[in-house]
Formats: sequence, C-alpha cells, structure tokens
Amino acid sequence: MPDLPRLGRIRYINVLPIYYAIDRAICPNGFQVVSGTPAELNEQMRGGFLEVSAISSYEYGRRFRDYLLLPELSISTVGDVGSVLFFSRLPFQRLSGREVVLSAASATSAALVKVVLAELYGARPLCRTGAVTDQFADGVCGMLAIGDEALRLRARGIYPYFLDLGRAWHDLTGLPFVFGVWAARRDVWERQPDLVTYLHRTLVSSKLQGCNALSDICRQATAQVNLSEAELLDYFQKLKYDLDAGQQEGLTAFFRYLHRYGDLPEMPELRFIPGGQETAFPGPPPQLI
Ligand SMILES: C=C(O[C@@H]1C=C(C(=O)O)C=C[C@H]1O)C(=O)O
Repeated sequence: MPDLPRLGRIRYINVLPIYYAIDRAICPNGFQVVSGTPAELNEQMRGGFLEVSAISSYEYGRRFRDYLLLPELSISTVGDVGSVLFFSRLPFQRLSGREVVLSAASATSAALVKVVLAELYGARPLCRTGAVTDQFADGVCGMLAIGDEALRLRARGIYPYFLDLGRAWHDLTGLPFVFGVWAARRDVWERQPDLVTYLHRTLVSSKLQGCNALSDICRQATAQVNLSEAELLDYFQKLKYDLDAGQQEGLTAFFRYLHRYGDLPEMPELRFIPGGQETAFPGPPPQLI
C-alpha cells in the first residue's frame, strides 16, 4: 500500500476553523494529518517529512525558494491576536541588555518580538530560546509565548506587563500581520501538482465550513484552554484566515524589517501555486508517488 501524503497541522486551537471539516471527516481525506508546534512543522517541512503544511511565515521568508504558498490561507490578524504575547517583569523600555526567553515553538513571533521591542520601545534584550514556564526563572525578565500556552498564561494574569504582538505590529505599521502560512514543498509541487492542488482545495473548503461553525468550535475548544465560549468567540473573530492583498502587504513589510535587521539574507518573493476561489471539496485523493 502506498504511503499516504502528510499534511501538517499546528497543534493549537488557532487552526480549528481551518481543519474543521477535515477533523470531522466531512471531506474525503486520503491523507495523514501530522500535528506539531510551528517550529516542529517548519523542521519537518525542511526535512521533507511533510508534503504540505502550515508553517511560520518566517520559515517561508527564510527558505522561499523551497516552498510555494497556498492561496487564501494564513493565520493573521489586524491588531490584537490574543495568543502571541510577550510577558515582562519590567516596562518594555527597560529591557535592553536583560535576558528574555522566546518560546522554542515559535519562529515568526520570535523574530517579530525583536522588531517591535526595538522599533516601539528602543529595547534590545538578550534573547534566548527556551521553554515557556509559569514563573520567570531567576534573572529572566521577559518571556514570549504563543498559541494555547499564551492563552493559558494570559488567563492566569500573573505578569505585570504584557504586549500583544499583533497589536504592537499594527501600532508600528498600520498593517495586518501574518503569523503563519500554508505552503507546499516546491519539489512535491513539481512532481505532483495534482496532490498539492487536492490538499489546497480540501483545506480551503474545510476552512469555509469552519468559519461558519464558530460556536461549535468554541464549545470544542473551551475544554482545551482556560477560556469561556464567549472569550473564545472573541478570539476566533480576531483571527483571519485569508491571504489577501492587505495581508500580503503586511507580510512583505515584515520581511523588509527582517531583511534590514540582517535576519533574512535576501528579500523573499511571495510565490503561490495557481488556483484559488474553489469552494467545493475536490474529488478522490491522488496517491503519493
Ligand atoms: C497566532 C499565532 O501565530 C502562530 C505563531 C507562529 C510563529 O511564531 O512561528 C506560527 C504560526 C502560528 O501558530 C498563535 O500561535 O496563536
């Protein structure tokens, strides 16, 4: 029996609307869903273990020649995101030279926090990657958390200062921010465009159903994070799942900052697979060759 194609899925509730119909097997699957943190999925895409996946927008920017973007899919916000939060013991202006911990699960937000702290607060902390903990370790002055961990920490309300990175980006640029994108490995596209198109159409159709079922999704998610259904509805209404012209402009502006900061050696181009605008589930799944 041939291997099933592998589709990567972020392990947080933020993507529940996109995988809504896939999770419920409303669509003909014919593929295997592999869950992980954004950093894990980035690595698995780089290693060729996944054919198509959600990845950090930073990962796309870093290796854009190896990927193609899937149209109409992203995890974005315009202003507050709710689940990408920087917590601090000190006012942000006083963080230069202080140690801060950036969640090992993140790539985009770990790069973004450096940009917004420098641009909005003139702060250049000493950043190291590590695990997000409930308490700051001795000597640690700040911590970046993403996804469900950030939602849980926010609900506990134990840190004196916190910054919502979607809001901070919007204050800085007035633009949407794209945290994650869906991409296909370029070699998979070249070998099997039918498979990539099939996975793309399945994701877009599943998303359309999910975005129309937010109250159902909130009921499901309330058990996973310490938030009420009303708080979750507010959260999902802030998240945007398209990749329209405004979001692409936000993404390009982010890459421009990273290029200027020396974080990206060259300015990435946004390259997409052809297609978009489909709403129906595709026919039977192609096999992986
Ligand atoms: C909105 C979020 O954005 C996430 C942050 C990412 C990153 O920092 O690399 C990647 C994808 C998203 O899961 C979140 O975690 O809730």
